[in-house]
Amino acid sequence: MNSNSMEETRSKLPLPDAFVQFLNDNGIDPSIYTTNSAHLTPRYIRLKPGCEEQLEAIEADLKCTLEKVEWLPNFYSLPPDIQIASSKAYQDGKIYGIDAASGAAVSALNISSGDHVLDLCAAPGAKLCMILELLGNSGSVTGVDVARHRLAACRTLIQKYSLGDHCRLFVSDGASFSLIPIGAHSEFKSLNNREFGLKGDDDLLYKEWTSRRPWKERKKAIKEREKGSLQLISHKEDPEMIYYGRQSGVVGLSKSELFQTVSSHDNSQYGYDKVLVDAECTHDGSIKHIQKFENWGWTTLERRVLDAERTDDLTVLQLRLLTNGFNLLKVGGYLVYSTCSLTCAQNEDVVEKFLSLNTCAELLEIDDSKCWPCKSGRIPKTLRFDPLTSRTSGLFVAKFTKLASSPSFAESAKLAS
Ligand SMILES: C[S@@+](CC[C@H](N)C(=O)[O-])C[C@H]1O[C@@H](n2cnc3c(N)ncnc32)[C@H](O)[C@@H]1O
Repeated sequence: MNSNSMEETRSKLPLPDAFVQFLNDNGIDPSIYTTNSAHLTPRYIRLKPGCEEQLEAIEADLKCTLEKVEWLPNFYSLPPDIQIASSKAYQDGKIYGIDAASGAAVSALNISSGDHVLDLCAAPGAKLCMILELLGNSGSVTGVDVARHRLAACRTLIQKYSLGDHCRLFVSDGASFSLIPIGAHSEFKSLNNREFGLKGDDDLLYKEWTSRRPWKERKKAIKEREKGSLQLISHKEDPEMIYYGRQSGVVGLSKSELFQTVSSHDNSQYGYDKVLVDAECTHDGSIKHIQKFENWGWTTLERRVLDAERTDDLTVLQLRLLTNGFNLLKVGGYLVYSTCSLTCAQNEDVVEKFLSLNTCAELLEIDDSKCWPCKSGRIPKTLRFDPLTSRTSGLFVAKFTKLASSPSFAESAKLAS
């Protein structure tokens, strides 16, 4: 962009120069942030399957018309200024807010009944809710997030929607998380009994989860958290499980069974069927998120989005999350990598680097995308939801599968570090 058009953009947009420069450097059209285009982006909800007949009552409750999103089942758009949180339909768990592009990323996973799914950056949990809904009364979902308070909000969400039965949530670094999926425990149990014998704490079996923890347990958890906050997350530290549902497979397991890792065994056999890596990013594709900085202050934006060092760290983190997610994937399974950034550095460049280091990773075409309002990314088969044309929030999506004979867990973790 030349200095004249930059001047023009600046006069039309309430954006700080440094942000306009950031967009310019990354080839992103700043006009997506104009009030007008943000205004054109509707809000989206997903309607709980089975509630279709109550559509009229929900419209009356929300005081607006719901427009069916033809390209994505169970999604509806509504005017951006409608608040859904105070509606009865929301409070009764019949609808929840999730952008249609996010819904597309989940649907790219092709969730099938019985799948064991890993969501490596799960909080606050909109995509996790959709995965749980698609699984219904089958399979399992393991949600992981490094931010405890965000994952606690995710726990509240899945409980509110009564979706938590098949789910377990771990506070952990997604770049090093390595617990095996639930379905694999029975095989592991016999393997352990046969080959290694039972561990010391095997007599302590997980009982049904309750939010009312015994005082002794709560005190221990607080102490451990305080200790943890004084030191950086150690890669060897056990993930902290903050929720597990009745059918999640955790009840009846011992701690040593639950904390079996894929790294020490054959990941092709014991990995997850589907993995979502909705990676931490600069969120520049989310117009609504960027507009919040008008209230939060543009200096916060500079610190959170534009700090070059932070952005470099982010791309390293994104590659590590993608690599670890792939290590935990079964041969033949699907992994979806997504970010709500529009920069190439956090998307295509990460994908390219990942593919160059993982010869067993194959980029896949997303079949359903033929009717989605998205464009191809710089790399064929990757997709971009562009807020200007898709009427959704900005999102990058890439889908991979794992071919047989991948390098060992230790080898690829070493390559990514
Ligand atoms: C884009 S948000 C995920 C949104 C979520 N998938 C959803 O649909 O609601 C990225 C998340 O990554 C988490 N995160 C950042 N670094 C992480 C790490 N090293 N391991 C796991 N999660 C991480 C953040 O706390 C944040 O909740």
